Amino acid sequence: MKISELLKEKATISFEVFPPKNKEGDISSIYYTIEELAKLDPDFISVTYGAGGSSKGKTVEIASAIKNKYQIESVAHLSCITSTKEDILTECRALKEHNVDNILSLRGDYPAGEEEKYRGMDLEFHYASELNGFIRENFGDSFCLSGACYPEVHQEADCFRDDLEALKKKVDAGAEYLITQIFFDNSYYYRLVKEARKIGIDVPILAGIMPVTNAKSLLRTAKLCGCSIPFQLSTMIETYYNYPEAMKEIGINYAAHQIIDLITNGVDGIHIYTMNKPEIAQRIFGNIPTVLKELNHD
Ligand SMILES: NC(=O)C1=CN([C@@H]2O[C@H](COP(=O)(O)OP(=O)(O)OC[C@H]3O[C@@H](n4cnc5c(N)ncnc54)[C@H](O)[C@@H]3O)[C@@H](O)[C@H]2O)C=CC1
Ligand SMILES: Nc1nc(=O)c2c([nH]1)NC[C@@H]1CN(c3ccc(C(=O)N[C@@H](CCC(=O)O)C(=O)O)cc3)CN21
Repeated sequence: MKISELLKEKATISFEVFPPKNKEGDISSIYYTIEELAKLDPDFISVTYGAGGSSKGKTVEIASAIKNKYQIESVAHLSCITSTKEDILTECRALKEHNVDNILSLRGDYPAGEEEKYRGMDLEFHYASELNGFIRENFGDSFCLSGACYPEVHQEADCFRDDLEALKKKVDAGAEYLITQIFFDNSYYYRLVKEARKIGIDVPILAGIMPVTNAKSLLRTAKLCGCSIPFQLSTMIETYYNYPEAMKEIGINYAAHQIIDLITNGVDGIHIYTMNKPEIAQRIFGNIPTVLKELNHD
């Protein structure tokens, strides 16, 4: 089923996982992650592709398992900056074969430390909007396409306006809904939604929430994602840096608070970057079960 169809009926709750990172390419741990996330009855689960410029692979296999083994709708991320048109055709055909109907279409990160190399190259794709166009040309409307958007502005954009215009092109090229980059201050999300609506971007904008669970990975991830850390949150992190259990409690409650505020203000959907830690998602849900149910009440 296309996520765009689902979004006509309801605000969605979804999770994101990444292919487990290990040298052997062993993905068996993902099955436990999915089984635990399934208990929370998500509307869909997405699977990253070369996240943060890491090596690719296993996205199709995992997206297929989510859909065919666990009967949960799945979204495969697909990034194009290091791909040829042939690579994209191969990937999309594999998704079709496995009944995966949804693609999060991305430009993607440059492989770590190789940005300059890629900028100097003659690439087959430069932007997510080109990938949308290419998929539409070759596969018509058979996939539901979505895209990423940036409440705090994409790191390579000159300003909010330019980034918003680029977002409009991405939607015009086929993105049927958007998922935001991580943010820790909801006012960035509200600004993006408000300004996007003014220029005719009228697709659903799902809020991407990452629970902080560990100070070091938060700092790395915030740098990768170009998101700021509010003073209040950074003070908590500094204070509890060496207390892992306290850091988890803070992350879970901070995310829960963000979600309550977003639902109160009529968000189109909540997408949780689970970082393959289902117990964190379960604890967030455990804290706000009634508010989460309100997501689809008028
Ligand atoms: N691998 C994964 O699973 C995920 C990756 N990401 C990351 O998101 C980042 C960028 O990906 P996308 O948002 O898909 O890139 P994008 O192609 O939409 O935008 C990249 C940059 O180019 C500009 N831009 C976009 N379209 C343009 C156009 N037609 N003309 C001129 N400028 C344009 C944007 O303002 C932005 O600065 C990457 O860092 C990516 O890896 C985000 C979510 C998941
Ligand atoms: N620029 C960018 N690239 C991405 O791949 C990406 C985004 N932004 N934003 C949305 C999500 C978030 N994604 C992420 C973010 C962080 C890690 C990651 O591995 N972070 C830590 C480890 C954190 C942990 O295991 O708890 C790290 O070591 O960098 C992976 C995917 C994938 N997506």
